[in-house]
Amino acid sequence: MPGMIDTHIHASQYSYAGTALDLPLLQWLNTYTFPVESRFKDLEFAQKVYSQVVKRTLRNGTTTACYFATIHTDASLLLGQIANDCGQRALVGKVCMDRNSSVKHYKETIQESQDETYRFIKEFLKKKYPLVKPVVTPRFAPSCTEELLAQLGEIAKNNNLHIQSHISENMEEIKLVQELFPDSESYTDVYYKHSLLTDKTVMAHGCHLTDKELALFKETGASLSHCPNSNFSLCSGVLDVRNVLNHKVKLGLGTDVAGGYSSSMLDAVRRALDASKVLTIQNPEHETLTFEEVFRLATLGGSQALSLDDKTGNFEVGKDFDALRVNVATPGGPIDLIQCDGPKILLEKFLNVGDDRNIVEVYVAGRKVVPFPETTSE
Ligand SMILES: O=c1[nH]c(=O)c2nc[nH]c2[nH]1
Ligand SMILES: [Zn+2]
Repeated sequence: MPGMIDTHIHASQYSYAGTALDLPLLQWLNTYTFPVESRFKDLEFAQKVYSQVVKRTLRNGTTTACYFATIHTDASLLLGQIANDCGQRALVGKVCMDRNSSVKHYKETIQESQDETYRFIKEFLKKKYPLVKPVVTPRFAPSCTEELLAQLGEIAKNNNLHIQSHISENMEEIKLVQELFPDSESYTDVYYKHSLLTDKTVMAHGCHLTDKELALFKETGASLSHCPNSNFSLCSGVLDVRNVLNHKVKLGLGTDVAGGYSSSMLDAVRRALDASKVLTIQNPEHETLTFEEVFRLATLGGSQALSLDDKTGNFEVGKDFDALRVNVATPGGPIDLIQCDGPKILLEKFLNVGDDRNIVEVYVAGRKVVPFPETTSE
């Protein structure tokens, strides 16, 4: 099958994935996230966490990942190097934030953020990695001043770069954005005003976007990353994917480690189906997503959301070979095959019950990256 595409994952939060899920977003960021992310000044710590997350996601069948790192340029460059060395296709973002009142040492001045973003992009592009690219990454509106957002919009435009951020994840966050940006009509308008909504933009969550905001996504070509594990785990909200698709907005799936506790895209597929079923329980008129639709979101939908669908997402002639060789009946694996089923049923079983034991080989751009070559295996 085509490789899976994680459109939103915080590589820097992998060390505490599976823990710390007892607080809502803003309190979760202040209590758990910022203190851990501030440790990535230490390149040894960064090397350890980043090699583990890249290897784990590859083993889980993520052939393309769109990563958040931290505010630290050198550690963010290291993440790019590790993804390249391990053969994963990736977008890597050095996080930008010039506002943070809770963990005072984990923020930049506007000048630092601008200078370091330029340095990050320049040094990254100098490496000429074939599959790994930098992405302009304002953390989210509440942690950036208007001036910084405007500068990042300019940098992305002048260098034709991807952009990633977060939007409309929970209600408290939306209220904070209204207070911080009183001149903007909506959360989406904050990014729109600063040229941060383009056809190379991916915004995580969007649980509470209005139809008017979705229309602006459609108009600009910006996409959404649906991260259902995170949305459930932090009690943020339930995105109505059907409504997003009806608005013809591009959409992929994300694990959002560590707001999401699982680094597996198979988990993202299952949670996306659960989220859709929750909406059907609340409103029986809701048209539940099918497993085929969610499979598409995890592959081709993700590639479209990241504007990488000329390279990956399916097996169309002319694209790179990003693929998983799956053995549904792998010995010692999680699936018992009782009867002889057709390929569609086998795919459904794998998506719902399979795990990395079923993913026998992983290919990115034709190169076998799992099992790991002897030197990088653990
Ligand atoms: O799920 C999230 N994880 C984060 O790290 C983050 N930062 C801002 N908004 C966020 N949402
Ligand atoms: Zn996130």
